[in-house]
Amino acid sequence: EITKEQQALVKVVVEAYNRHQIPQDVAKKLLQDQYSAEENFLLLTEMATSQVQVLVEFTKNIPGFLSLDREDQIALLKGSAVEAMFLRSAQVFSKKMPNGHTEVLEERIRKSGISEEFMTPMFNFYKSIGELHMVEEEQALLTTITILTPDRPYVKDQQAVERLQETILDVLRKMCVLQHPQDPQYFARLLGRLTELRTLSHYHAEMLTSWRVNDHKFTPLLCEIWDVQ
Ligand SMILES: CC(C)c1onc(-c2c(Cl)cccc2Cl)c1COc1ccc(-c2ccc3c(C(=O)O)c[nH]c3c2)cc1
Repeated sequence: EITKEQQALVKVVVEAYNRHQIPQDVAKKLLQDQYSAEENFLLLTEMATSQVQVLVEFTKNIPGFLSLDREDQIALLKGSAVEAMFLRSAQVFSKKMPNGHTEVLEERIRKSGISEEFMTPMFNFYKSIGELHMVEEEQALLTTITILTPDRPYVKDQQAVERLQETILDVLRKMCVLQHPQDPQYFARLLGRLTELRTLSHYHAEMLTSWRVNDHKFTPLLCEIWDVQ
């Protein structure tokens, strides 16, 4: 059974997760009609920059996050941004976001200078997330668990992060049992996605390098969070 304070915790996280979304006018830009690789890259850069801003606002609402050491807060954001964006864009692909413009987003990602070798794992991940049919509480909590990963580079007080992450893991485990009684492995499968996210994060570092080799520019916020340029 989920305790009263665990219910309150979920409510805070889910409301923050739903409140902080990419603004409509930014998401709508995906619909404009230029489809060159350059245009696609620029649009995806704009989406990623907007998503990072949304992510920063969301993390401020994670109970206990703001009481962590300041530098550790930054280390957690830098270490989890790519994974959180894979999760968020995965929800767009599993048609959870009406204004996600799924087909257009896929088209632009496929034609933005990302090499084939990263496309397959990326779209396999999107498919595997879609097959989970996560409810919005599970999506919000899984993103929170990703952000609260203690062993990111440069995190000093890993214990403090671990304590926060365990609180979220406990309530997610209970929720999975309640939401998916017919599938006792569901919680384990959700956590398995986090392992897949780490692999994608490594691929992403290589994607960044190949973009930069071809002289693609990123925004100051993305340079900051991804330590590029
Ligand atoms: C710098 C650029 C080229 C880049 O580098 N790596 C990646 C990248 C890629 Cl290509 C795939 C996965 C992760 C990353 Cl960082 C990207 C593009 O990243 C994103 C990030 C986030 C969205 C995204 C989020 C939410 C919503 C949404 C809603 O919430 O309603 C509606 N539309 C959405 C779109 C799209 C693309």
